[in-house]
Amino acid sequence: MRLAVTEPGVPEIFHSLQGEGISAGKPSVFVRFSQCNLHCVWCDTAYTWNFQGTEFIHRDDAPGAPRKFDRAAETVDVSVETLAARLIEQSCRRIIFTGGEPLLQQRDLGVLIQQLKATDPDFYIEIETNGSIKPAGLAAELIDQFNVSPKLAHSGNAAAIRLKPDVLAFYAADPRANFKIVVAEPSDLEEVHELVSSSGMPPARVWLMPEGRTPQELRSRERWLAEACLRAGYNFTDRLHIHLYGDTRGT
Ligand SMILES: Nc1nc2[nH]cc(C(=O)O)c2c(=O)[nH]1
Ligand code: SF4
Ligand SMILES: [Mg+2]
Repeated sequence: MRLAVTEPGVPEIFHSLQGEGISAGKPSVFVRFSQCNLHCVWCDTAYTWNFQGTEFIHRDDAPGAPRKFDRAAETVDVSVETLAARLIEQSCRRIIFTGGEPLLQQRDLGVLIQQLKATDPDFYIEIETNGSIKPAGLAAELIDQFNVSPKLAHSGNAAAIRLKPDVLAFYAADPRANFKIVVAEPSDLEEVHELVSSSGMPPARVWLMPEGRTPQELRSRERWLAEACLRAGYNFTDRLHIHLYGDTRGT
């Protein structure tokens, strides 16, 4: 499996509090997968996909000097068996697979989860996904919680690649799925309401989250976003880990 790293050769596996969404505050072990099929301009983990030789645009680009990452230095290949052993030796049984987009590697992921649950049925598996890829097979069967984060126009991705109506309908119908939508401006809210209603997402399973990589950015958006959640019956989520640790790898 291809994982992101905290430093060259060291897979990004870390113990932290879930910072976002329905299980915010819960102690969890995170595993960060490399590679993404989307390329959000504000992505806080661009080191999982914005590699040298690509032409993706990102907010961290300097004029005329795009910020690109070295694919070899930023990734590490780990076997399913090795990763299973690493997770089994932890005392925490809540595992969060994130990325990047972990469902790009869902075949291996399904086998991994099968090994974990065969060893200890107490493993509880969350996945952070961008909602553009439908889970299948073992992954679809064994993941306990899907944290689905469909992207709005301000992500910079074309609508055709970020919004897959059949995939969003699949998640809307599955009670294991909850939705976490990143909002930057009050003008995004109309797009949120349209996405929620056209996809059939129950508002009680929708979380709105401010975009921001610093506590100041988050705070500047929280008041009006909280009010919008109250009006529409959505849930609000902060980004706890940004307040605790800042925008750093392995937290
Ligand atoms: N603490 C913590 N919580 C998180 N929830 C989702 C995360 C992600 O990067 O997907 C994340 C993360 O990177 N750290
Ligand atoms: S979908 Fe997530 S990981 Fe992929 S580019 Fe967007 S924010 Fe980053
Ligand atoms: Mg993150």
